[in-house]
Amino acid sequence: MTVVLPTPAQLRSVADQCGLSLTDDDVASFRGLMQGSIEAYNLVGAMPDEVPEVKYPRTPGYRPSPEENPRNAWYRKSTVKGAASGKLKGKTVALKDNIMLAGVPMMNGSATLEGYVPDFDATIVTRMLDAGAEIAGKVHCESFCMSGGSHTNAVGAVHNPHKMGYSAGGSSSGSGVVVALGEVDMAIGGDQGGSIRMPSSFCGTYGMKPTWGLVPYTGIMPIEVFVDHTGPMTATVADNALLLEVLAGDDGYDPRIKAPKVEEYTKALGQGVKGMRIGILKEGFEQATAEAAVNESVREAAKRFKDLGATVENVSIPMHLMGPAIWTPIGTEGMTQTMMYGDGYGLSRSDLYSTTLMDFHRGWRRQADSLSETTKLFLLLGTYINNTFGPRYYGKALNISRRLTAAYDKAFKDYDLLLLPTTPMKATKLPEPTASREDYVARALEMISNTAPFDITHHPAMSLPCGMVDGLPVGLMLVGRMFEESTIYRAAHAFEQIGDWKKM
Ligand SMILES: NC(=O)c1ccccc1
Repeated sequence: MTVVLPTPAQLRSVADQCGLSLTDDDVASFRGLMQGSIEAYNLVGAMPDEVPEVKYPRTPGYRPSPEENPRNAWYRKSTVKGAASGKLKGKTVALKDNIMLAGVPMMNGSATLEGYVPDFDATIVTRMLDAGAEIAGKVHCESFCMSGGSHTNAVGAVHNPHKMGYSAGGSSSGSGVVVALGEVDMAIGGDQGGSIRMPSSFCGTYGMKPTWGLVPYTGIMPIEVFVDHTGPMTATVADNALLLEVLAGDDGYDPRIKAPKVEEYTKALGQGVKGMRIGILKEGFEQATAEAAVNESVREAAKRFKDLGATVENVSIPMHLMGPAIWTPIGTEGMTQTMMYGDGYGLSRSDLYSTTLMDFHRGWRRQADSLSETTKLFLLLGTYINNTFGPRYYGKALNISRRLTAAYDKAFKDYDLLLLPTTPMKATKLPEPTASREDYVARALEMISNTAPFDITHHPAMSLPCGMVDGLPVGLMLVGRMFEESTIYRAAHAFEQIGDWKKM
């Protein structure tokens, strides 16, 4: 790849794009003035990149057959053995397929990325391997992570672990399935609008979206830096706390939090909830798509926290219902500018860029018709808004997100945790391939209203299973103060000890 001087015709067309009118002399002169910088580009091009070393051997693995993969949860199985000892010794882990595992293909749910092979490991991959974990492979996620339903991956829907034909939730769909089925001990998910917590709700797993910046996002395909989160999805609270302990903390790349407050989360286990104050968030039960049976199951679970010794009261935060609206410009334009037009990264970040991903992902422009209908919708809207208004709504929404954060923080003066349904409904039927675009999009986005607000306020939030309705799990969400994951684990663990949520 060499950079060459633009031809006079190329320079004219660029000038048009910039609104500049150039004479022939101007064109010749600007071309001459570019020569030195073009040489600089080629010097950079010739230098080796600066990316982390791959520490543990692995093979590209294989794509399991439908018989081995009946729910379409797996993309590639490939075993990577970590250190001989450590906190995760004996634990197997699956990675959401937007996380870079060097040498093993990654497609992030999109046909446009098929064939891409990352060349370095995400920070959290190295951390888990250093802690003795064994990585079992990559699990499917939704098309560029842009869906809360599990029907948007280019190679087919992911099915719910409890009921074939039902949604596993998204966008970390495969992660929820393989944990719920016990095929691995742990999985990693990603969350920009709820994508760790929504599949946890639909699959009946424990999914923690940690405080923004607590876990390095380095080496994970971004959507938008302000909402990018990654975190643990597990079958038990203890495993979740243990995994977060390994994942958390500054890595020297991710600049978002200068000094993340890291704790030994496993110390929260067994502490009980006596004296804890829990606020039942009224508006969390008032979403347009709320299912009465889900609300009831979550309210019943709230009573159990009272039985366990916590103070449990109702609290109203009317602005919670504005959260999805405030999320919309940030999610939409972030996705459009950073992930799509920015070749995955955009500019002005100071973390680690994957140039191999940037090069490969650029190709989406040649195959845009193969994007999922949800990805197309976000891309069309984000492009229209940017063409018409520029990023001013993004900026205003980001400013207003601080008012939303303050509204929750006011409640956190009186309560240690907020409690609400993770998703207003339990898993829905997967749309048929012949479903209308309207149904396809509804099944992808109707469940994000309670989760998305905390992606822009950055509070830690965890989904825990609290009961079953019609053979499908119900998810309860606990939200804590910034960096108070330990408080969430304390409560979640106490609740888990009551007994089998499948019988509640
Ligand atoms: N990645 C996400 O959390 C997400 C979920 C739903 C819609 C858009 C994004």
